[in-house]
Amino acid sequence: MAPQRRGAPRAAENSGAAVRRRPSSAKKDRVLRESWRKWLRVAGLVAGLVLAALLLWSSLGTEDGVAEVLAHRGEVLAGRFIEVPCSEDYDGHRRFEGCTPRKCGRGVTDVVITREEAQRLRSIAAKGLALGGSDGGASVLDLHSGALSMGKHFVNLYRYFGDKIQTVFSEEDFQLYQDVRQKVQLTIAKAFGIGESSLYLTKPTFFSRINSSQARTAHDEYWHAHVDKVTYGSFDYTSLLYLSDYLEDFGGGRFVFMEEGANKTVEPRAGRVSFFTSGSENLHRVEKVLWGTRYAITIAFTCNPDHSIEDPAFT
Ligand SMILES: O=C(O)CCC(=O)C(=O)O
Ligand SMILES: [Fe+2]
Repeated sequence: MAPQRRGAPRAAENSGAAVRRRPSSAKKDRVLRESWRKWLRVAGLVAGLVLAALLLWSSLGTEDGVAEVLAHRGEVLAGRFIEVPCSEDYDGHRRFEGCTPRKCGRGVTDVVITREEAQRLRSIAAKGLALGGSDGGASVLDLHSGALSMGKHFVNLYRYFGDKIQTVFSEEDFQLYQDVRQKVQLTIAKAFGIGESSLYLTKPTFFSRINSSQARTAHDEYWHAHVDKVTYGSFDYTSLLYLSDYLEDFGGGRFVFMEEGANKTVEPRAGRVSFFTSGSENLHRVEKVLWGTRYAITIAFTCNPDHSIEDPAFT
């Protein structure tokens, strides 16, 4: 109660003083208000800039949620393996015990294929693709079936070029291709704890060459997210052998494992083998290549002997 009694007269005094000082006080108030407005404008501008930067950062960093690099281009990985729960995609297919994935995941290794082997394989891809090539950005060369991109279509290079093919490729080329396939197969078998001989090479297994040319047909649109088991059916284990270096030979073109809020990228590096179970536990995409040329081989394995293919032969 006491404080209230003391407070009342002071309020009256204050209001009298306020009336007497009104002109200069109003001016001060105006100055104060204007400076507040100025600060509010600056604060609004800063908040807007921060928001825009955050939006830009999130859209750049997460074109599709890129969060983590599983394999940097500069590192030499002796072997990195990450297990992920298997999807149900394998249930819709005939099961082969001891081969059909029960343990799923993805691995990367830089010590199975040498950079020299990768360099030689890249020359094989380059000379084969020099016989044709897509009008768009993505060309393939499949030494098993003979499929070669040409313009907006494909030709069978063994039929189209006949015996001339033996002047393009050598016996050593085919031998190297087979040796590399074998080493990759052994790597996959070990990583997933399955017998090497229960795995079979399957189709399509092919070289790819990607540049930044505009796509002309759906075959040039390599960047769509997909599941290999759904796209190719017979695949149980997919491997990719990279034949050129990210940011040295090309920009963009990283491989992305897509996961809710936690995408993982593999930066291609010549000689790097990336392998994974082919079901939707490993949904993935390739970023668009922005400059340069990216070479790789997709080497696919199945557990179903009915879907197996032979190594290409020099005949
Ligand atoms: O070249 C790559 O990195 C991936 C290719 C791919 O996803 C495929 O061939 O199915
Ligand atoms: Fe794929």
